[in-house]
Amino acid sequence: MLGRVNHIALVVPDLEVAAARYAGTLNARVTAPSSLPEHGVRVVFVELENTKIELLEPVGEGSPIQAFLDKNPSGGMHHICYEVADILAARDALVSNGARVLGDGNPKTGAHGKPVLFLHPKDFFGTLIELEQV
Ligand SMILES: CC[C@H](C(=O)O)C(=O)SCCNC(=O)CCNC(=O)[C@H](O)C(C)(C)COP(=O)(O)OP(=O)(O)OC[C@H]1O[C@@H](n2cnc3c(N)ncnc32)[C@H](O)[C@@H]1OP(=O)(O)O
Ligand SMILES: [Co+2]
Repeated sequence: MLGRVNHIALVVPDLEVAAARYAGTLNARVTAPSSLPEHGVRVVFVELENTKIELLEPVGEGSPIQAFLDKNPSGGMHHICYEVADILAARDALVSNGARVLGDGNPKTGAHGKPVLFLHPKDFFGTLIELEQV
């Protein structure tokens, strides 16, 4: 079911500060910020040889990452995104194995314009998992 790690996401208190730190101190390649209001986040991607780091800042009321930032005001690791070839087949297999798919269970369009789903962290040892169909 699982393909490559598409990205590892970090929630940060200030996206511009975090992007500048990665671009400056770590001399990394960082994309320009983009807003995803339907997901309640602003995001940049740090592009690495073998995967990406997604830096996330909450946007608007009811952002799904606001509670995480409230609990972790300096920021922290938020989720890992695995690639799958067929997100609906993956979802159905996961649900039939008792895993909880977050939201209404239907894929949404993620930051890369691809269908994504999230799995409850309590079902995967305290780690929030995102699946992205590639
Ligand atoms: C899709 C665009 C972009 C992309 O890559 O394309 C993104 O990745 S956007 C990322 C932001 N969107 C999401 O994270 C959507 C899925 N997340 C959620 O639905 C919520 O964050 C949820 C349900 C995981 C947690 O919501 P909330 O924190 O409001 O609920 P609780 O405070 O009640 O938390 C319940 C329980 O889960 C623990 N928790 C919360 N977040 C995480 C996390 N990131 N990793 C691990 N555990 C997490 C929280 O501590 C609670 O545990 P408890 O022991 O009950 O205190
Ligand atoms: Co993500």
